[in-house]
Amino acid sequence: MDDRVVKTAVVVGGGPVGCLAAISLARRGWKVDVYEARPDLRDAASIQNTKLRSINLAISHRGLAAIQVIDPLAAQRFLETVIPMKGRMIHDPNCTLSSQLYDKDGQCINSIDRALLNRSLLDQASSSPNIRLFFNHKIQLVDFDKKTMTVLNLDSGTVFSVEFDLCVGADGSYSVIRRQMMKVVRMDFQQEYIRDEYVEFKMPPGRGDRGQPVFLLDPDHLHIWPRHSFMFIALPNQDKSFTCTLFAPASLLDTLGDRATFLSWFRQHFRDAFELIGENSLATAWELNPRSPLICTKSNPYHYLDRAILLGDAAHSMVPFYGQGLNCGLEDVRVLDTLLTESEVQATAPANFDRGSIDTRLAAALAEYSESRHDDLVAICELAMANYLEMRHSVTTPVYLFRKGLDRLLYSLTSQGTKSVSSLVPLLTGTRFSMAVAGWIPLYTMVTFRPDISYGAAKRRGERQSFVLSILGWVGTGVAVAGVVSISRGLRGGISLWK
Ligand SMILES: Cc1cc2nc3c(=O)[nH]c(=O)nc-3n(C[C@H](O)[C@H](O)[C@H](O)COP(=O)(O)OP(=O)(O)OC[C@H]3O[C@@H](n4cnc5c(N)ncnc54)[C@H](O)[C@@H]3O)c2cc1C
Ligand SMILES: NC(=O)C1=CN([C@@H]2O[C@H](COP(=O)(O)OP(=O)(O)OC[C@H]3O[C@@H](n4cnc5c(N)ncnc54)[C@H](OP(=O)(O)O)[C@@H]3O)[C@@H](O)[C@H]2O)C=CC1
Ligand SMILES: Nc1ccccc1C(=O)C[C@H](N)C(=O)O
Repeated sequence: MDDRVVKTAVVVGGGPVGCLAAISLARRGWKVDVYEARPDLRDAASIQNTKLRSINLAISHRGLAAIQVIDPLAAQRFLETVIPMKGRMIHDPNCTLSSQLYDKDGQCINSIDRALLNRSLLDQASSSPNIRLFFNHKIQLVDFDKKTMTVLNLDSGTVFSVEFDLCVGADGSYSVIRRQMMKVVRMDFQQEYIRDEYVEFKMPPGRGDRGQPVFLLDPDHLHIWPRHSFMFIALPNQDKSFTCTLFAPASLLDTLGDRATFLSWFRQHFRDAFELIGENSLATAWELNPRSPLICTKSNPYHYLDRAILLGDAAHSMVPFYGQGLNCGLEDVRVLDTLLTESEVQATAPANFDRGSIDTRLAAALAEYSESRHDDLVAICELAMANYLEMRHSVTTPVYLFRKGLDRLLYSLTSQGTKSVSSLVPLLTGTRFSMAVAGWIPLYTMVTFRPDISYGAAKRRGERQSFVLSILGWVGTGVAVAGVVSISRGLRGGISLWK
């Protein structure tokens, strides 16, 4: 080892994906520097003014398994703080509630505080002797041929240059690294703003009989108020409040301008939520909270030679409706980690190595990442888009409920059931996806609870199953119609006899 040097990875972005990528590379022996434009989330004073996108999010088996494979301790740190949600609770316009479970075996998605998740990954990263974290440092430019990047220290205003062997772009939807890579890579890139925007609200805790804080809604569910062209949702928080989000077409939100108009519209469509959140809190949030756009971005490829890779939202931003954006980003890290092992990529190089030369093993691993991951990333972006229609509209329709029932029946009849995260982790250690899939598995189960099935495979299988469900639906309808016709004929025959 004496005549070898440790290579340096610079991770741009200290969000959840950047942190997990740093932990993964550090565990493989790399020296890792993380540059984050924002202040340290763990520092209460400096974070006051930092607005994070969505207060909480849903993390499912895919994200949990990815963290567990890379760093079991990091997974343990925040697992105690999640609130499991076993299904959707549908609130109809008359305030009647109905529960739709996510999984026949009781598997749940988990509501987690975004800042807390990020903080625990930062803690985990900073405990590694191989990782250095730099906050308030913004990357401005990258020279991929010289393997240097320009950093702005936002505290001092100074600009300096750092060297890297590998640059990991985990800098979110509006990635600077992606834009810099486009100058040297023939990268296809697509960005689409959807019609809808979102606004966040907070439902406070209620008071129990001893004055203690209590949830105002059932915390075991993700609550949805589907209203066909728009919807309201609520996810529980540890302090017994709910973070609620209104998703609606921008053109509709434009018409709700002032406080009075908004409140009257909100009361008309979400009466129970109106009462639970309260008029003042609703109006204040409407007036002060941002109306944020939603985008879907797709890129290809995700790497440049042996020296750059895009992960997480920097590579693929999806609309949030499947609750998979972060899960997918964390899975990116797991997949890359497996490929680095498979390709036997070294974290060290001979002391006299030429920085201009190409590490062919690393280049091959990154190329394989781009090649094999693209199909899955496009699949989940499309599934996320389709889940919006399901959440805001389809969940209320008899056809959807009939198909869901049939889907679940076929699942019960043909499959062994859904496994817990801990029993899936051994299946994923050292492999990208296990794919040993038998029987019928609902699409939602595959996407959310089966990280051993890739998104692409889940989507293709889901399409085939959907076709079968349609056929069964038509056959069922045909049989029912034939039955009704023959009964009514029989009745008519009977009536004529009585005459
Ligand atoms: C409303 C909403 C709800 C969502 N709900 C869910 C959900 O329930 N489940 C789920 O799985 N996903 C959800 N998502 C998606 C999820 O938020 C993202 O997929 C996730 O945050 C991506 O993580 P990341 O680390 O890739 O990027 P980010 O979290 O954006 O982190 C990127 C980091 O890079 C930093 N950065 C940016 N530019 C630079 C620069 N030039 N130099 C240095 N640092 C820089 C940023 O400050 C940021 O900290 C939701 C998204 C939205 C908008
Ligand atoms: N899929 C989706 O619909 C969306 C997903 N997200 C994701 O949510 C998470 C958190 O987002 P959050 O950190 O609040 O994002 P921000 O909106 O705060 O943006 C983060 C960085 O991106 C730059 N940026 C913001 N808007 C634009 C724009 N329109 N064009 C170019 N650059 C822009 C900003 O740079 P500067 O400081 O120079 O202004 C900022 O530093 C991230 O994962 C993000 O990727 C965010 C929005 C929508
Ligand atoms: N986290 C979210 C944020 C916004 C919109 C939806 C979600 C979901 O998680 C939806 C869930 N997967 C569902 O299908 O019911």
